Amino acid sequence: MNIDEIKDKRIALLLSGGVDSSVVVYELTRLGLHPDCFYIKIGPEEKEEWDCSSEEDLEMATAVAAKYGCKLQVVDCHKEYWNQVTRYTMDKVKAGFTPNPDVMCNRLIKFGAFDEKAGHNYDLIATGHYAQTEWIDGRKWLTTSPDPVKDQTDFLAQIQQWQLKKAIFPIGHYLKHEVREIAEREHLVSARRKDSQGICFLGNIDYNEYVRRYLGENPGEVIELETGKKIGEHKGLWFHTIGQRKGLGLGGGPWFVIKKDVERNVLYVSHGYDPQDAYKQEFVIHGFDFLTEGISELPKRVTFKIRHTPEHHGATVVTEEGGRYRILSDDKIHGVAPGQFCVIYDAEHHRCYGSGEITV
Ligand SMILES: Nc1ncnc2c1ncn2[C@@H]1O[C@H](COP(=O)(O)OP(=O)(O)OP(=O)(O)O)[C@@H](O)[C@H]1O
Repeated sequence: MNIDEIKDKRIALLLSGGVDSSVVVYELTRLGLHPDCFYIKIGPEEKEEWDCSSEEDLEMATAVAAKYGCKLQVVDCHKEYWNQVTRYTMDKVKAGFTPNPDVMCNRLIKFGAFDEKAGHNYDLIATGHYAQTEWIDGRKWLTTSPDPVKDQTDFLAQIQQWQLKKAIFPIGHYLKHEVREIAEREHLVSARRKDSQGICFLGNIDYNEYVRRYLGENPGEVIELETGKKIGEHKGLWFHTIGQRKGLGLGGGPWFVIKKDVERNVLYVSHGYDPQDAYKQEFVIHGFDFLTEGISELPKRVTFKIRHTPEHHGATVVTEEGGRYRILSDDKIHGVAPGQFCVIYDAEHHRCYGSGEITV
């Protein structure tokens, strides 16, 4: 982000009450800018009351906006969240895939529903994500944070080109501890707040709880892949991911989830050692969305991620028909599952090209 890019622009700032977006308020106002702040409200479930952690978030957001003389408005995206993010997640889950609600939340809510409700009145939308944008040869790119553990470019990799054009990440060049130091130095009320965990907007609900609330349970057999023997029951295929090693509740482990048969509702596991089947060195992705306008090809050598981990894997890309790409990874990857996003970066894992969904 450079100052020429943002001065004289109308800026909407997404303020969650957490430390990162609070420091965004400080960063923008110290540059003499006056963003309007917005708190996005999403309740835990249709009928439930506004929960107390969100109340505290809103109080913090209000205090931080007031400290810097910025307006704060609350935008209700409750319906959109449940209709779009939850529907997407549950549809994928039912089909046996492993979707990522946090990824879709950026596209559908923070830069989506919010834009329709309020963001369209602004030139730019600022958030406290750990990611950067850079202009390279006249095009705006999403680039990684210098903090590999906090980097959130993978969560942003599904946003659309117009959304990237509107996005700015004013703390994206800092390391997490630097952001905390600024917050403490500036006496921000949110300085010592814990990092948010769990699913975006739903706070402490974990993924299994989220799925259980929506889809309930659907018990079926657990079968040992090699012998075809039934060795137990599962409560629903959606509680399991390919490559999973823990939390299977079967005796005599370790067990590894190898595959799911959605039609027969069977979970296949393998026993005792990490089987070669749990690893893949080659897979295909489809539906690749390029983040940067005017870019429609991947380079031959790339790095990629299929999970929110600090490490990137090196790979060679083979372009196939129908907008598909074959990813030939340099090393074997554990737990490659259909429906996951594969996020592609340049060989230096600096520029993010975008993401596609793993086909097989
Ligand atoms: N309820 C919300 N209202 C407005 N903006 C939000 C809200 N939740 C998240 N955001 C925006 O999305 C960014 C990334 O959200 P994430 O859930 O990853 O939080 P985070 O990295 O812990 O950031 P923070 O410390 O600001 O909460 C936040 O920095 C903020 O700009």
